[in-house]
Amino acid sequence: MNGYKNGYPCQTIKYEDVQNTVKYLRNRTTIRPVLAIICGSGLGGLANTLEDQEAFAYKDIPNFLVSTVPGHAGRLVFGRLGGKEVVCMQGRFHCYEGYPVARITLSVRVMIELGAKMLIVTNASGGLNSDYKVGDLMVMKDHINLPGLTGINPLIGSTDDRFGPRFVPLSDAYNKKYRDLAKEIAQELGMDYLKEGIYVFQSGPCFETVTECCLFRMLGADVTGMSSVPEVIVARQMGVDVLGISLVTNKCIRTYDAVEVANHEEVLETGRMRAKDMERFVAKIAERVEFKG
Ligand SMILES: O=P(O)(O)O[C@@H]1C[C@H](O)[C@@H](CO)O1
Ligand SMILES: Nc1nc2[nH]cnc2c(=O)[nH]1
Repeated sequence: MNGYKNGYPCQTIKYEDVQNTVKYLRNRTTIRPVLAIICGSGLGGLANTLEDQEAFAYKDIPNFLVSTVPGHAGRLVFGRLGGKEVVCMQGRFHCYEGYPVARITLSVRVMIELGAKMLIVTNASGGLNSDYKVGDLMVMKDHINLPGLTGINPLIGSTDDRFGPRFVPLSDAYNKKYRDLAKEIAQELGMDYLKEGIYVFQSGPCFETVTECCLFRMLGADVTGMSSVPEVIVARQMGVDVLGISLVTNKCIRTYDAVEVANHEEVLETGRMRAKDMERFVAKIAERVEFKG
């Protein structure tokens, strides 16, 4: 599944491996999640708010990777949120940790095979749009997949129809109904700092150069980050609707002589600052979303 086959990188995720992980988890939890949530950098506190929690360390889950980034606890937490049964990744995997892109999305396939009908991805990002402030939240309207444009995509490799089609449309990657619901809820909660915009994914782990930031802005991106897009692609392949929420944790530097520089501590600090608002927001979304069938 992961690693190398005959000297060539083998990115393919086996359906049977996903099923084995699903079986392992189903045998150990009574929760049957309809909603999957991925917590971004510094946003893992949300998982601690679930009722009737049952948690598993990633290191104990067959076929899972381990989290290596501060601010990503590395636990899969089952429980109830807003009256719904949910599963929450308290910490995610990133390409820059050295994992093949298909491998970092195995957990998404597992959560969907466990029954999730919707995926909420959250992430920390750098603000490119000069109207955005640190602490703003942004509903993801679309993304630019820079690594995808150069051949890093979780769907590359041999394909298995049981996961869904090989050729996945992404013009509707971020469900309009969910985006509208998020905006409606934000208004009700008085969150006047909610924006809607475009996320550009770059592999990291370096933060951007000044010129890269200028380029991203020219391309139409409002924020930039190092995650989420591979997860969204896999969810869409499997027919699951997605809501993406990005927290602007820092401003991208777009002048050559600036003294300040981006750093992960600031990212985590902004996450802590907005944690409670994010938790309230996502709980309300969980309460109000409706699923067919
Ligand atoms: O997991 P996310 O995308 O929230 O984490 C962001 C991107 C990097 O992992 C890290 C940089 O500080 O935060
Ligand atoms: N690429 C990128 N990812 C981030 N995650 C949090 N802040 C940033 C940033 O400035 N750039």
